[in-house]
Amino acid sequence: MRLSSHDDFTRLREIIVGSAANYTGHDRDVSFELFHHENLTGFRSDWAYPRLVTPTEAGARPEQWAINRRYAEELAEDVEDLAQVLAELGITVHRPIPLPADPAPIAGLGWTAPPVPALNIRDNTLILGEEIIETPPAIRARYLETRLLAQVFTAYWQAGARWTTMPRPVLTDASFDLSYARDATTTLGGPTEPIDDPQPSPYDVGYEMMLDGAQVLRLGRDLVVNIAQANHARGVDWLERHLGDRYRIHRVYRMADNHIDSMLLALRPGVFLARHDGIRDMLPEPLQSWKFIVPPQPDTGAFPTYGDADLVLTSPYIDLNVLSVDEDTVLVNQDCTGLIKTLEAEHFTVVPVRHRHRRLFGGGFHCFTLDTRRDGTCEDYLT
Ligand SMILES: NC(=[NH2+])NCCC[C@H](N)C(=O)O
Repeated sequence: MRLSSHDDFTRLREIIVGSAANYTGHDRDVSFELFHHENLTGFRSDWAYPRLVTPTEAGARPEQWAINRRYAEELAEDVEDLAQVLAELGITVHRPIPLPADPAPIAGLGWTAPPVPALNIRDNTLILGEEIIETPPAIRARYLETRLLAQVFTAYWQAGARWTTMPRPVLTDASFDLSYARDATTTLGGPTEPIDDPQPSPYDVGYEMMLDGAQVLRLGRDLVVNIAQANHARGVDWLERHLGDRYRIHRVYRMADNHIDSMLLALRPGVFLARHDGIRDMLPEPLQSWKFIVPPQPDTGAFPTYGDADLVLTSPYIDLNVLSVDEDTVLVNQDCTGLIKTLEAEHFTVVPVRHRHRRLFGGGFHCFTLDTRRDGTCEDYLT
């Protein structure tokens, strides 16, 4: 259980695979709406936003958006299959505590929310070499998600890893910088509602640090970090002060609304998988000369057909969210044939893996996982 992971592409030895157990709903409070703002489409209606809804039954939580039971069951099947595929590739696989059925709600100062399973575990933790860094969550329902990983993190800590938690936000309405959500040029899907009236709270502390591990591209001693608003900027400032001169942090502005692992992933030194070539200009100069593999536009026929009751949380580019086993071998969604052909034409070995409902649950194979040991070191890939 030695923790050591500095990148997304050197030989993978150990990994944590998330859990989809009991993923029954999304809690559509202001923190959820802001985080998923860019991909939420077609729900411009009062009932889509809790503050405009009068609970119909005593105690009913209007924010709760039920997930189709069959989709949740199929997701769980696919996540267990992913864990099996990785184990069969000789990789040691760890798992979080599965969320129990009907869990008690969690609470912060002035809010409550139903917890969600530790599925997209890339989001709330950053592994930098021998250090576990729990990142400050932006969604209230995910506030305690990393506690489901505490058993695994403790084992790595007992084996010598460092274990750090970034300052935990209070997450009152006023904690959130709304500038990205209000900026019409960034909202692809159309806002669910103009979020213009944050409710005051006695716990207000102003804009807080909020930064997900999936906003960080790890390249040995270089970290490319996406910033879309002030919450992210404060998180990166903390990270830079914490890391000191051990790492070089490269800030990029609005490469995405938050996560960049369906925008840009390094497949090996000198080679990126990218959503589009325009990303090149956002990167530090030494990375602009790397090869960019840009697959064909997503085939919308490669996704299940969903109805109005199904909340689509990602773009159709989600299948760029691949997981590398080593610098030549990549796990790819089996339904994304354009990407598979593109990578094979570039002489990568593709391992096709089933993952049906990646647009409903916010992530792909990179999101579902947290690599904890790879062969790479804190290399300088930029010189
Ligand atoms: N670590 C993650 N959960 N990444 C998922 C990013 C999905 C991205 N927002 C998209 O719509 O394509």
